[in-house]
Amino acid sequence: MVAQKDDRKFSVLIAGGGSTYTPGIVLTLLNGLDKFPLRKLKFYDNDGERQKKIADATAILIKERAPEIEFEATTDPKEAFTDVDFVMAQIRVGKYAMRSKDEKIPLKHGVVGQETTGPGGIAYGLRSIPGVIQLVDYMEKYSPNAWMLNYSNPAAIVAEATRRERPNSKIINICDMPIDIMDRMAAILGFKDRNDLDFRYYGLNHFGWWTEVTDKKGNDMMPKLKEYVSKNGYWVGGDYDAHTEKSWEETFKKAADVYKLDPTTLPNTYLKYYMYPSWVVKHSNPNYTRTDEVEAHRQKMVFGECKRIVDAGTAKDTEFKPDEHSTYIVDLCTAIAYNTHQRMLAIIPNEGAISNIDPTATVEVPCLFGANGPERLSMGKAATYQQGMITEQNSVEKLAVDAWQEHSYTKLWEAFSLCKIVPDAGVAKDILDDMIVANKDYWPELK
Ligand SMILES: NC(=O)c1ccc[n+]([C@@H]2O[C@H](COP(=O)([O-])OP(=O)(O)OC[C@H]3O[C@@H](n4cnc5c(N)ncnc54)[C@H](O)[C@@H]3O)[C@@H](O)[C@H]2O)c1
Ligand SMILES: O=P(O)(O)OC[C@H]1O[C@H](O[C@H]2[C@H](O)[C@@H](O)[C@@H](O)O[C@@H]2CO)[C@H](O)[C@@H](O)[C@@H]1O
Ligand SMILES: [Mn+2]
Repeated sequence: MVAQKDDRKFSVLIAGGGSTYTPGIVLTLLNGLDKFPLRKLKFYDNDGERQKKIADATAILIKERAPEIEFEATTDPKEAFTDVDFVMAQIRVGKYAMRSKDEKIPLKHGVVGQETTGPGGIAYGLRSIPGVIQLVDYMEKYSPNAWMLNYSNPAAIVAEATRRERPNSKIINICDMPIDIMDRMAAILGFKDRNDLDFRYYGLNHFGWWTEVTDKKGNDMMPKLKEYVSKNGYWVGGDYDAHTEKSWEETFKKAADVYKLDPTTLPNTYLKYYMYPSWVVKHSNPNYTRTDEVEAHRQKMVFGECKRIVDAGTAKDTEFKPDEHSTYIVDLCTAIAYNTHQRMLAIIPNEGAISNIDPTATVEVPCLFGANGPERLSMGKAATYQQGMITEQNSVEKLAVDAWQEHSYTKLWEAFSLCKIVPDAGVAKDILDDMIVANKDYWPELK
């Protein structure tokens, strides 16, 4: 939908300018200027050297494709956050070096090692909370009318922390996993993309279920999707998956087994970690995890391509493409800027959206987005299975935030041990003690 235009142009700040996702987002922004016009684009990162490599290539891209946009990259918060309408936050506190530990430490103890799931996700959460809160504070100090779209992970824990610590802030926490899956659903059904379908979905971030998928005439698409997913998961194959990495292929295919646990709904791929943890551990190499793959592929490609652009002095033939997933970020900015009330998922305080779940839980549900932010839609009752799963996992996320706020060893041990993928409190304690050492430069000192 092309929004009703006026003569405004917007100033966007990408916080975490050195992220591997930055070039894809820049190209999505440049592609969407007719919907969401820009006057200024800024990068902010606390690692100036990493950011500069992406910024130097971006400066060339912008000069060639939209020279009217003012571009700057900085490590100075005041310069970065002044005169900004939207902040896109994508920081990784501790960078890949710490992600690697989040994955490898649990695996050493025979437990799933994953960026946003289980002990690894909790460890990352305790690093991310102060980093994202600092960004919110900079935004409120220097551009109090701006909105922050945060996708720094683990989004569930970050959203719970910002709900408590900055309840009135204009921060919207979002995730691209459902976006990817909804595009796959559209491809499976023979539609162009997710915008050809309507969805009902509920759960927590990286922990949710679709209860309805319909076409634009209201026809039920669930039977056809269920038949496909029960055999293939969300794997589409062919050209669609020509560039999908092996570990993601495994994840999309495993959704077939996850689906079987509740054939009345369709699952988020991340549920595989909770329902098949032993299978995941058996299929993991504790010495070569997802971080190693990302460093060898995505990071190498992104920084290599930036260097190539800078050396050539042109980006005319660049391999960088608009990142289809990040179109939802631009759609969200457009919906807020032009008050379109577009329906999109967000990670938001429950407040009744799932009627039999704690109103203070931070859930992921469809919302209508307009000038005043998100308005959550009611998803009704969670079924017994989902209610149990959500309640347990939400308690894990709440305990993690309690632990950070209270500097409490016991609360963090409880969070680790309550987590469905950790077998017992003894293993939870062993992992926690290793994590405390690994995170000594990031976590508060626990009492
Ligand atoms: N929500 C989602 O669905 C979704 C999707 C993709 C990526 N992500 C998240 O986006 C983030 C970036 O991912 P990536 O793989 O590109 O990581 P990356 O390490 O390449 O980039 C992160 C950048 O953040 C910077 N940074 C770290 N701490 C900072 C701080 N306190 N202040 C300012 N900058 C800081 C780093 O220097 C780095 O340049 C991660 O949090 C990742 O989990 C989320
Ligand atoms: O292991 P990574 O760094 O590649 O990805 C971790 C992120 O995974 C999800 O986003 C995925 C997406 O959904 C997937 O299909 C892939 O192709 O692209 C995205 C980014 O890699 C998840 O939603 C994020 O929260 C994770 O950070
Ligand atoms: Mn996500």
